[in-house]
Amino acid sequence: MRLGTPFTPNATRVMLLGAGELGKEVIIALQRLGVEVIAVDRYADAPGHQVAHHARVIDMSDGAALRALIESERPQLIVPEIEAIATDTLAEIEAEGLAEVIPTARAAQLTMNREGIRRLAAETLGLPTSRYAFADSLDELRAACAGIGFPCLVKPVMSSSGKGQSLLRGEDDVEAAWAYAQSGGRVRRDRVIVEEMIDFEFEITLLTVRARGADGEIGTQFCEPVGHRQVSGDYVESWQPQPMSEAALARAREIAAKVTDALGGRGIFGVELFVRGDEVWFSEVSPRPHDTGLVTLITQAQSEFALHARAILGLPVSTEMLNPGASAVVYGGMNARGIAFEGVAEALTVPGTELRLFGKPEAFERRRMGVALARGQDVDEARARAAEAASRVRPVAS
Ligand SMILES: Nc1ncnc2c1ncn2[C@@H]1O[C@H](COP(=O)(O)OP(=O)(O)OP(=O)(O)O)[C@@H](O)[C@H]1O
Ligand SMILES: NCC(=O)N[C@@H]1O[C@H](COP(=O)([O-])[O-])[C@@H](O)[C@H]1O
Ligand SMILES: [Mg+2]
Repeated sequence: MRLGTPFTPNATRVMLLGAGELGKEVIIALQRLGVEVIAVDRYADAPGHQVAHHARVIDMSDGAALRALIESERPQLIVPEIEAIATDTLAEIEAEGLAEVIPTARAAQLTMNREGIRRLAAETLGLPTSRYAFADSLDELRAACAGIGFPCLVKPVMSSSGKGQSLLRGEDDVEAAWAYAQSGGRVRRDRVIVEEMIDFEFEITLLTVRARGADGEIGTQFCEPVGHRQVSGDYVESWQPQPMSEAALARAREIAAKVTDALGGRGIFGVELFVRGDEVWFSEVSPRPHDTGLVTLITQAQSEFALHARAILGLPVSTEMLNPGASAVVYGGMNARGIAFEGVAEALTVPGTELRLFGKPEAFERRRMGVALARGQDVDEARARAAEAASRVRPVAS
């Protein structure tokens, strides 16, 4: 941008496809920049619906319904917030010039299916990944597991947040893993991926932002690495920065740059990587804010949500980290509708903490209902504070 050029965001009307906890923060960030937002989700009163200008409920995997909504609302930008979307319809809409898809319709198509992104990363880009194979039946799965060896992981190709995912120790686990994958995928009779289990030391999300620089060209910037702990494929706590060797960090950035360059467009990407010593493996990538990146709400000058909003609007970004911090998840702990929270005051007496209680209208035992955020002098202090604060908050039926 030339000095003296006014900021003119390239969109004034944006549609979020998915309005959960991550979308809600993107919506707030967009609204702070003067943008009108239409929030879409599969159910009423989703977190993002509660703050957007307009709230819409549709089945986003129904291409005809999605097209009808886009044609009637006419957003300039379409921002996917979940994976389970009729991405072929998004590709058509992008090709027709009806709206711009963030980061690109192709990125949404490739990442909604583990096969697409895995083949791009491993086979086209030559990035290091776990060994893998695909299977469409129990018999094929037996053969695939035998080829990869045990322990291994089985995941539906279309799933997220660990749904339908199993760790297999031996042949006796194959049948149960197949049945669980069929119940946990987004589509019945789903294809599965078998992955070699990587014996990593720690795993990170390298938040990578593609944004227009002062010269008008798209450039890549990296946030400090976010470390995290997952249970049953779902994140429980995250922290920033994750200490790692210079060599591993350089390798992680190189991998993240390659994969995000290949996906293209503007916005934030959560590049998931496994690390052992100086060795780094690519796992997967979200072409959108990442759940483990909620920690950036308390660590960075511009959170991953603010970075996404700025990048997609063509505005300048900074990935500067201000202080170490951590996030810890607050779960539903029960199945109930109409949720309130107890222990909020007790949680906020822990020094350096904040809460994000998402406002989901219904709780499930393992549904993420909020996060505690904490800053600290170092990551250990921040993690202890976030975990303590999260443990003091209890969802209750109101
Ligand atoms: N090949 C592997 N080797 C070792 N651990 C793995 C492997 N694949 C997955 N995991 C573990 O399971 C977690 C979840 O896996 P993955 O990211 O593929 O699932 P997901 O359903 O896409 O989750 P999300 O949508 O939350 O990112 C990883 O963060 C890691 O802890
Ligand atoms: N790992 C992906 C992820 O964290 N996605 C986030 O969870 C929401 C769905 O939550 P729900 O299943 O509780 O409705 C999504 O809308 C998104 O914000
Ligand atoms: Mg993941």
